[in-house]
Amino acid sequence: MSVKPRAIHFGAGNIGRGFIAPLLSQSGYHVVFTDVDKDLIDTINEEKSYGVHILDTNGTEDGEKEVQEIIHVKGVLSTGNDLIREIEHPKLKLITTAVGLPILDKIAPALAKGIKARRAAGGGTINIIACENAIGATAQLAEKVRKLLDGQDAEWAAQHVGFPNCSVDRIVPPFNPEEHDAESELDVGVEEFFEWVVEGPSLKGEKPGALDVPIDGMTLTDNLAAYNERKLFTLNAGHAIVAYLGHLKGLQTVDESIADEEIAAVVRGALHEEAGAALCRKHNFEEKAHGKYIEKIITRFQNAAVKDDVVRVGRQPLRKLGRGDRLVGPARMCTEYNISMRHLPRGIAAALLYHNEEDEQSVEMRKAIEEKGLEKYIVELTGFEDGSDIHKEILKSYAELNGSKKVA
Ligand SMILES: NC(=O)c1ccc[n+]([C@@H]2O[C@H](COP(=O)([O-])OP(=O)(O)OC[C@H]3O[C@@H](n4cnc5c(N)ncnc54)[C@H](O)[C@@H]3O)[C@@H](O)[C@H]2O)c1
Ligand SMILES: O=P(O)(O)OC[C@@H](O)[C@@H](O)[C@H](O)[C@H](O)CO
Repeated sequence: MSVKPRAIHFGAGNIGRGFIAPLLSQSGYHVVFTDVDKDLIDTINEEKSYGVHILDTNGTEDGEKEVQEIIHVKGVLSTGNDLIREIEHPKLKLITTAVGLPILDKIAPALAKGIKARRAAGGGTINIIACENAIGATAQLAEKVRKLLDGQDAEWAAQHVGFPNCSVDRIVPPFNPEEHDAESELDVGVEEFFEWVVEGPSLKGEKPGALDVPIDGMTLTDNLAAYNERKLFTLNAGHAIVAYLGHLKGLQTVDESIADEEIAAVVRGALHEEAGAALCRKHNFEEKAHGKYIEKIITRFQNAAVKDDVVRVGRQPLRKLGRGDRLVGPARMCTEYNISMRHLPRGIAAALLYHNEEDEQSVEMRKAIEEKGLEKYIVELTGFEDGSDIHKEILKSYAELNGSKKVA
């Protein structure tokens, strides 16, 4: 039996293979992926390793791009008893997820079942961290899991299962193995930059507030709310605006879209003058440092080596238009600080105009706009009152953008 500490990662997709598993593996954990995709799990078990291509480095001394080998990985289906046995495993220390926010509902039952089995087997303390793009994703998961536990199981979980929130940042775009001479279809391409910030005080273990086996590259904080809002309301807000305006102009990638001067002006306005101003007020960020953080993110969007897809970045527009999410969230924060807005409403309008027959939420959104009427639907989605300044701005932008290639 391996003596290594173990970690289970839910979702062997882009961010799982390209970011979380590499950090876990490089820090000495034996990584077990769990996923609903049987073919993917079978491939992981056949190949047991894969490469992470760092898309934007100048490469190694011999001119080759850097490829990090992630070895000795294993896979189990997320729908069966193998997963429960993995959660019982005495060496298990950590469970992470990167499945998408709406999927947390679906994995909660397996987690609850696994926690019950772990208690019955006399297992030790573990931490569960949801690495999803949302404020308080782990707290949302914890609530779903706790609802499924009672009596001694609930008491045991309260003592022995930590649920820290986190903020997770690395752009992992769609990857074509053939274009990169990849050896395995499991290979993945990532930007070099990454940031994983975890709520330290919620970690349980031998030393409260820390992991028993620390992870190189993970930062612990006691002020996660500020990191979480800074990342979601800057990187993801800007990303979404670039993607929706780029899509309206018929552009396909993020780097092409941010190269468009009109789009870049809207993004800079939204991030510096609006979301950024509100974030600085709320979290006391130093304006100059926050300005640099924004510009660094814009250079990440401009990175042609990453070539991200506007359809990936724009996926699930209704989730992105959620009240606490990347577009409406910062706009609501601006209204709290009486910051007037022109650019965030343009991003919200572009999201409402996102038309992609292959995206279920885009189809649902268009149907709702037709049935309910745009004015009412904006109120329902955003909570902004009919006739308020921001409501008027969204309507104005929607009318200007609709059918036009001019976006600023
Ligand atoms: N790609 C990025 O740049 C990036 C960066 C930061 C955060 N994120 C976040 O990470 C999460 C995953 O994004 P991604 O880009 O890796 O998506 P992805 O689609 O590449 O991966 C998601 C994986 O989850 C699996 N999955 C779906 N339902 C499941 C279930 N019930 N049980 C187990 N596995 C299941 C899918 O089969 C897939 O392999 C999202 O919340 C996203 O917002 C993504
Ligand atoms: O994953 P989503 O759909 O919430 O958002 C799309 C992108 O903005 C996102 O995946 C970024 O690439 C990522 O958040 C970078 O850290």
